Amino acid sequence: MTHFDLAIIGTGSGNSLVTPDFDDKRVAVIEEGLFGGTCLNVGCIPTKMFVYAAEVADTIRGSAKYGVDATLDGVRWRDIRDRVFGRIDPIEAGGREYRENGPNTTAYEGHAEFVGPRELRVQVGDAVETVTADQIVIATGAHSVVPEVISQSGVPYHTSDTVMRMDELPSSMVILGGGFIAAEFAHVFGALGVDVSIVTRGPRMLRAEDDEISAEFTALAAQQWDVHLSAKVVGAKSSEREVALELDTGELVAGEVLLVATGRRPNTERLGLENAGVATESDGRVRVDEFGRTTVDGVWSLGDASSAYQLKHVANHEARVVAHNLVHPEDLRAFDHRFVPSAVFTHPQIASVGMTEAVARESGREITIKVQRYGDTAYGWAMEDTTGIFKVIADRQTQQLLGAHVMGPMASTLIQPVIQAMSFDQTAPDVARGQYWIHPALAEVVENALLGLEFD
Ligand SMILES: Cc1cc2nc3c(=O)[nH]c(=O)nc-3n(C[C@H](O)[C@H](O)[C@H](O)COP(=O)(O)OP(=O)(O)OC[C@H]3O[C@@H](n4cnc5c(N)ncnc54)[C@H](O)[C@@H]3O)c2cc1C
Ligand SMILES: NC(=O)c1ccc[n+]([C@@H]2O[C@H](COP(=O)([O-])OP(=O)(O)OC[C@H]3O[C@@H](n4cnc5c(N)ncnc54)[C@H](O)[C@@H]3O)[C@@H](O)[C@H]2O)c1
Repeated sequence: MTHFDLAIIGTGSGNSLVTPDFDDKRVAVIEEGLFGGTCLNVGCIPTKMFVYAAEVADTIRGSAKYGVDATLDGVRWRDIRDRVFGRIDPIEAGGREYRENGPNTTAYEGHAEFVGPRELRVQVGDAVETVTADQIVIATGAHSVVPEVISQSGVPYHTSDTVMRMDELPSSMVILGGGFIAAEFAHVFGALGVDVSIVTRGPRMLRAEDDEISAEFTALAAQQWDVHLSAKVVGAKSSEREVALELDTGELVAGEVLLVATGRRPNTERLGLENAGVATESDGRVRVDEFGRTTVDGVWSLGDASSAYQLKHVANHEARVVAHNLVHPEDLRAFDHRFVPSAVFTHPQIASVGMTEAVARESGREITIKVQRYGDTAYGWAMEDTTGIFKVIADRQTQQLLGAHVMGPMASTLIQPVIQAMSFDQTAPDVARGQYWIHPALAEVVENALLGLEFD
């Protein structure tokens, strides 16, 4: 048995908890998979590197409308893939090495489970190590959920963990799901020349977005990919050449490969939480208070394991808060989940923050809404954009911004002034007229959206 000041389970955002405050203390870092976690290895970073390549391909295909003729000669999948992982894999290896040989860290490369409130059993190869610690942080992330109709059918399938490492680009792909991961990979593989079919159970794609964005995006998705909405998969079968999903309508949707993107569940099932008395929510998340404390003294949790938001910027924020709280028990900081933004790096790009129109209406406030089309601004003309929209919602009386929902080029960047205004409590007219907006930059879309709001 080895005792530590701090034991961290999971090296995604958990890895950043080893702050200088622990320089003269002993820290156990436990990881059963890749060092750096989901975002670095199989999440945000590789996906966005693929998205960038996809956008280059799309730009070439769409160049003729500007009078620039170009043809896409081909895509070299292995080179695209190896550019991505040639950068990422050495970072993973460096992170692992740093924790193995760090001055104050001991790396345990195996699966951790609680056997008592602050006691862990770690399976490292054939050996079992016992780790005790004054404080333990559960930063175990989440994993892909695969519906039984697929897992029990015996058909081969990918999840986001494996699909980016394929050796060959398939000619066609069926994606099960209509959320973040489905929309991003449909964009990547579609732009690289794969025939993409989407099968999702909801009546629209990206249903968590504002209704208007979700509806407009779904319409554009149907122009790019073969989209099956409100679909119930009742079976799956495969041959040497393809995988086919059987829908309850009798329809078969087939592709050379199947990608399952039907949500992610917190990694709390094989953690022995019951042995420690750590409570969970009904959806499997570790229950935490606003300071990141679980129901057991000295045990903390953050990120996808416990958060309502499965987003890296949230996991990082929660890690910063917990890092402070671990060493300042008398001065605890709280998570700030007031205005959590998100973006879907699909085509067109989507970004959102704050209340949707439906939620704002339900809140009983008197609201004002402006939907600014990119195409009605100078930069939108330059881009020949016909579909981009920037929707802002504000309180008619207080002039406070309540939300923004964007679909179009650079949505994830354009939305930032609204996130900033909401975070610092600036009113819409102040943001619109209290600063210069560079002319004729794309940011004029935001300026015009704010100016279009009507106040009493
Ligand atoms: C394809 C994809 C794309 C994404 N894109 C974005 C994006 O663009 N922007 C964004 O904000 N978010 C994105 N996300 C979400 C983001 O990756 C996660 O929210 C974030 O990585 C969560 O960080 P975490 O530290 O909570 O968990 P993780 O990074 O998942 O780290 C948890 C670690 O714990 C380890 N572990 C789990 N259980 C145990 C155990 N019992 N013992 C030992 N080790 C254990 C795991 O191996 C893992 O390495 C994406 C996710 C996916 C899947
Ligand atoms: N850009 C980003 O920030 C980013 C990118 C990827 C993932 N993520 C995070 O990862 C999370 C998980 O992503 P995701 O796309 O797997 O989940 P999701 O919750 O976004 O979408 C799941 C989709 O699968 C559908 N679905 C679920 N079960 C189904 C079934 N049996 N048959 C057909 N369809 C089914 C749902 O209707 C939904 O459309 C996201 O919610 C997000 O928080 C973030």
